Amino acid sequence: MPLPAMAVYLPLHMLILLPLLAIPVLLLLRSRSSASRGNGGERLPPGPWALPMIGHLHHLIGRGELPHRRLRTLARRHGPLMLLRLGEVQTVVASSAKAASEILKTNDVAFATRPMGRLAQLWYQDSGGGVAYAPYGDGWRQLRKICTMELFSNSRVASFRPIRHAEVGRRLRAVAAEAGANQQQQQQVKLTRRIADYVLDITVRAIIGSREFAERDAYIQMLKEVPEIVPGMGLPDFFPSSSLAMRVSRMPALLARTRGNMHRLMDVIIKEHLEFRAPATGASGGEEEEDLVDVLLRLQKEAGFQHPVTTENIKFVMLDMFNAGSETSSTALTWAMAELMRNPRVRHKLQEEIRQEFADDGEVMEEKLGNLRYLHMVIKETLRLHPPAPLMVPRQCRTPCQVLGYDMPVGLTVMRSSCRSGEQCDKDFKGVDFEFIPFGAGRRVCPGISMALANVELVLTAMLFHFDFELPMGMSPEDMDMTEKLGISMERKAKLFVVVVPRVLVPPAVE
Ligand code: HEM
Repeated sequence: MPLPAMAVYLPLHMLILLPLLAIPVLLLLRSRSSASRGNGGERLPPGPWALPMIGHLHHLIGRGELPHRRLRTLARRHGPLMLLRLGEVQTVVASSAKAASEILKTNDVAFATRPMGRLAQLWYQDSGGGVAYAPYGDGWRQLRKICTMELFSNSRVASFRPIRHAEVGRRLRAVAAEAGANQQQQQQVKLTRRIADYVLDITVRAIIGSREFAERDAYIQMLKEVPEIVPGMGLPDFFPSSSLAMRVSRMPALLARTRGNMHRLMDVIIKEHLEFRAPATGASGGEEEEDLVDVLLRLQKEAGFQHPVTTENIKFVMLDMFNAGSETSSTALTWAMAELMRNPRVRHKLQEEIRQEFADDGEVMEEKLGNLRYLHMVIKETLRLHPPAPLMVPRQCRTPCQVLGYDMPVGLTVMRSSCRSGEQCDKDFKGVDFEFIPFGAGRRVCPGISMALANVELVLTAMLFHFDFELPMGMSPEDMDMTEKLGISMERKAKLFVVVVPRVLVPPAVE
């Protein structure tokens, strides 16, 4: 039907409504064109179409894809540097090696800080925080130095070897008992649960030691709750200027409650540590290996720091170590086991390597793990396929600079996607080669890489040495559900259940 004829028959109220309907379209076009020019005339990266108010948030939800996958799909269309407005927050997403290298190497200092949203401010208040979310500056630099020189140094990681061996032994015996008890019925072992418990226990023992204390269970419960409320992705973070966002979100109240509980429990732990180590008490605390709280308290007493290490700093560093190190490591381990179950050929090849190496020892010795070339390839490939922190931890632009020829204004939030598609890669994965950076890179690269690898390698190797694994009856590798779950780290959605067949006797516990 010709258009003019239709116009004649438009009802009167439609004529009134048309200009109103045009407003969102005009706003939409306006926000689309402004994506390539900043308010100060800067040349900003391109991005998809935006809606008034929410900006690009609608691009990240729905459509059956998790946000990091969705961002990758969008980046294929809009380029390796893409500008998004998440509510009020201008965000650039970098998704090529060149973009990552320009951000994390060429302009490392400019991007060395983290965005501090409304919820993060509420969580940290004026404490100066820990390491992971602290703003770039002398305070962060000092705590970071303590992390690299003291908390996660190779010798410190090695000092936790007895804890790892003890906890791995405990898990092996539990799995053997479960498998032995159920061999007739081919009962399945809940591997996801066992892995998460193992990582939790070694992390807690490394941080606060192995001594029993009255509120240990409450402390562990609090640690499990904190990742749920770690600031960054709540409504008030997307709309920092909106008091309504603060009022309707349940996060501020939850955060305040958890913060109070966290301080109370941390105070108990610190007090117990001080009493245990105090020479005046006559306790023989000095003979026991230092845990990470001991190290922090010792450093707090030592003179020579430009900034005093406050008790608040110690509490938030303790939390950082748990938040940054626990779920990421158990996620990596679960994906490694899931991939091995899906690829029996790789699993058998890895078991052959492991069983040859430890045939004479009868058990896995951590000091010999460096000889296992194929094991390291499997772990690397797992991190490539399933990076536990697919969008890393965001950075923020501190000083104006350029990336891929685009202007980066101060305050811009930067997310880097660590997902790289393509063939198996033989690149470095510790922040040198920007093709593949599951631990980030530059000044704020993960300081816990050695700790993470030690935690993951030992238990994986020991399980594959002592046991054979099969999928539950009737399930083939192709049936395995490899769906990811949205969370702080990118966990596997389905729980991993396997049938365990003991092969090499697990040594008994040493008292
Ligand atoms: C597979 C395990 C792990 C993965 C994939 C991982 C990944 C990451 C990533 C992507 C970052 C952000 C880096 C950046 O901004 O460039 C990070 C930061 C950090 N990680 Fe890890 N991490 C893991 C394990 C650990 C462990 C075991 C610890 C310590 C117990 C740890 C402590 C930290 C800390 C403290 C930061 C903040 C550093 C800073 O802002 O200066 N991580 N990690």
